[in-house]
Parts: sequence; C-alpha cells; structure tokens
Amino acid sequence: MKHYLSISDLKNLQEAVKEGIELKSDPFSFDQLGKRKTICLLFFNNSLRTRLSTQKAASNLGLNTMVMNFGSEGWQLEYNDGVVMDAGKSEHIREAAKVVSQYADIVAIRAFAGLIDREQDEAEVVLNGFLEHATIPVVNMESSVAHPLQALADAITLEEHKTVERPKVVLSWAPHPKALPHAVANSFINMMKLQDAEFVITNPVGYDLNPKITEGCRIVNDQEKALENANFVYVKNWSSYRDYGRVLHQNRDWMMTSEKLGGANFMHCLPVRRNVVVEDAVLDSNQSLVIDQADNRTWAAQLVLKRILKESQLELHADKK
Ligand SMILES: NCCC[C@H](NC(=O)CCC(=O)O)C(=O)O
Ligand SMILES: NC(=O)OP(=O)(O)O
Repeated sequence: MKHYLSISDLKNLQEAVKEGIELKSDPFSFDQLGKRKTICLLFFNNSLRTRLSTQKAASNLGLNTMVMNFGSEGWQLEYNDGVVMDAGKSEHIREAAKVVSQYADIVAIRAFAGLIDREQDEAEVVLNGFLEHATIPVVNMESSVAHPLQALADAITLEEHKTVERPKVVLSWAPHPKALPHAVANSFINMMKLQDAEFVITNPVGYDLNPKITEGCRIVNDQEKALENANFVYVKNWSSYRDYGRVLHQNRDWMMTSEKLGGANFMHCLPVRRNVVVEDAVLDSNQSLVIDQADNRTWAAQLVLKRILKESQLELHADKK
C-alpha cells in the first residue's frame, strides 16, 4: 500500500481485519520494520485517540514520531497556485510538503471539513495538497470526507463482537449542539458496503448523507423501526449535507437510550457528549463497545503503517536492482 486515504486502499477488508487482530495479539512482531524511519503527524484539528493510537502504533513498529499541531503552531498555508501571497497566508503547500518529506518517511494528516463550502471540502484541499507535493506516503487521519482509520478499527471491533454470521448493523444519527462533519459516517458506510451484514441507516428528514456514498443503502427515517432486531447500533451526529453544514434542529428524541438499544451493542467513534448523543446508562453498560473501538485504533493504524513500510521496502529493493 502506497498511501492510506480511504478504506478502499485496503483492497481486501476481511484480510486487513485478520491482520489487525494478529497484530493485536503480537504487537511487537514487526518492531524492526520502522527502524531509523520517521512518521510526521500533522494535526490541523484536535485529537485524543488518533494522535495517541497512531503514535503508539508507530512506536510498536520501531518508527520515530514527530507530532505538530499545525493548525495552531504552523504557518498558515496557501493551497492555490499563482496567488499573490500578500494577505494572511505565510507559506505555500508546495514548499511545506517538500520540506516535511525531507524530515519524515511517512506523513499523516488530520484536516476536518470546514462545513461552509461543500465543493471546497469535497476537493480535500489539505490532504490532496500534501498528496500532490509531498514525496512520501500520506495517511489520512480524518479529512473533510473520510476517516478510514476509524472505519478499519470499527471493522475489527465488529468482527471481534459479532455472534451471528450476518449481523444487523444500524447507523443512527444523533443530536448534537455543534455542526459536525460527515467523515466518520461516510467511512463507516463505505466499510459496511464491504461487509456481509444487514445494514440500515436511520436519520431524520433533511439529514441524508451524500447520495453518492449512501447509494444502494437502506435509509429509514423512523428510528424505532430501523433499530428493530439490531445487533450493533453505531451512533453519530452529522450536520445536514443538503443544507450544507447546517444544524437543522436538535431532535433530542433521537438520543440513544437503553430502551431503544434493546439487546444490541452500542458503538461510537468518540469523543461523545453524554446525555445529548447517548444517555449515561448506555455508555456505562457492558453493551457499549466504545473503549474497545478506541483500543482497535492502535491496531488499525499499526496495520496501515506496517503495509506502507513493507511497500516502501519493496520499492527500495526494486531501486537497487
Ligand atoms: N474523530 C472523531 C470525531 C471528530 C469530530 N467530532 C467532533 O468534532 C466533536 C466535537 C464536540 O463534541 O465538541 C467529528 O464528528 O468528525
Ligand atoms: N475517534 C477519533 O478519531 O478520536 P479523536 O478525534 O480524539 O482522534
């Protein structure tokens, strides 16, 4: 694998999940693979899990890690070409990406959607800027439209906890006071399309996700109906896609409760707002898988970094021949 930008870069999800579970049982099996190599993690937005699990994964592989909160500590970057840079932007992506490529062997980037301009968000300006101008592999740590490390961790969690061959998995919208991105939901859907499962998306009218992503998926506006006989309920808020980036209403009655969850397992990528998105009783019950999901972020990241390092080794061999 050259880069990890979306779940489709894995080629075979089932094999990837198996490999992730193997790494979990033997975390230091490839601890020489990253020796004398460096990964640079660039954060344009906040993080707890992604930052620490990726750093831990890198450490398990013998990689050095450099972390930079680029959003608050880096120079403001210009991404457009031919601009007279006499306003707020101090540095161009053309130089920044090449400079980082000299210090590191892999660069990982977190850059959320701005949720103001849909076209601009879908152009993935930051991620694609690095992809175009960096000379090293690029890893997506949540971009405007995708969070593939989360989706891979979620696939591992589903595999570990499923008790039936073909589980029913429901992705349910939940209320939230802020406008949140679509990335987690998008990648979860793309991952679920590769699973043998009964998959249902439930959200209020006005909150349908990008139709290109939900194509072929069942979308139900009646949450109670959607939740019937579910084995896993993945809860997430997202802002409106149609009225791009808007919070249309709070819909408090969409909060996940023990009563609605029934016997299903509860999943959420975290961070989660208690008693807004989901009530305490759910998070504090043994039906909640959120801590396992966060654990699996390490093995998902480790699998991705392992594959990238293996590929770069192969390329090095090919260059020498
Ligand atoms: N990386 C996991 C989720 C990150 C982000 N959530 C947030 O920004 C929540 C912030 C808050 O609750 O204030 C999202 O939904 O994409
Ligand atoms: N789930 C997730 O990506 O968490 P962070 O935003 O804390 O990294």
